[in-house]
Amino acid sequence: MKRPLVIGIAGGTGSGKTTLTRELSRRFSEDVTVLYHDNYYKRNDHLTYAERTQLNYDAPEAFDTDLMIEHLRQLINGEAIECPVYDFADHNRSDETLTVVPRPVIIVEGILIFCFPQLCDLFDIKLFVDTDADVRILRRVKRDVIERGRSIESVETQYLATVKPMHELYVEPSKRKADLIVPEGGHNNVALEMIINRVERHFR
Ligand SMILES: Nc1ncnc2c1ncn2[C@@H]1O[C@H](COP(=O)(O)OP(=O)(O)O)[C@@H](O)[C@H]1O
Ligand SMILES: Nc1ccn([C@@H]2O[C@H](COP(=O)(O)O)[C@@H](O)[C@H]2O)c(=O)n1
Repeated sequence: MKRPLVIGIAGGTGSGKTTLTRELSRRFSEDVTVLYHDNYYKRNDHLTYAERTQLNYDAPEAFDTDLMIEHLRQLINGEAIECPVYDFADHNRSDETLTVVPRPVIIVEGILIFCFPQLCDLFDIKLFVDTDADVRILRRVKRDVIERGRSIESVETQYLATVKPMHELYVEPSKRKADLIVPEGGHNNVALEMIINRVERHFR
């Protein structure tokens, strides 16, 4: 089997990474498999729920990236993996796992994926979704309240305490590792078309 095409999609919270990933998955459906770094947040069973709400989830050490690298290598080698599943409402890894099967295109998505050189070495294409901070926080408030069971106050506190400073420290500088910067993500039709053309070339 030909080595899969591995695409890394990074960018700040609320930038549009998932939207771009969904657009590519929609276009290449059965040929795409996605690994979300969010699913590799470390387990924090030893802490109470209240303690877990106070953690910094925007620093590289919050993730079990070694496990993700191992899983990505397995997928590249044509092996299926059991991917952890993260529960944002509980701030912890759930007991479920998801069977992820190898496919010709593998997308790896996450805010900090370009901060890990060993992970970057596995990417054929590195995309960074770039969206202004004010737009991102507006999207995040809406999403976290509606989808992740958060209060507006908790989103505000977390944003100022960790999300914003870690973005400036880690996420923004990691943009330099990208091959291509995509303003606004999945709704940028010109960029999307160019990325689709590159992926189509993989199948020729
Ligand atoms: N270009 C866009 N215009 C308007 N809303 C968008 C756009 N891109 C994404 N969104 C919305 O913003 C929210 C966050 O986008 P998402 O792709 O989940 O970001 P990320 O995965 O980077 O956190 C979602 O509700 C999504 O529908
Ligand atoms: N328990 C958690 C774990 C993570 N987060 C936040 O998720 C953000 C990353 O996901 P995106 O889809 O927005 O890229 C990150 O900024 C963490 O702060 C959380 O709120 N709670």
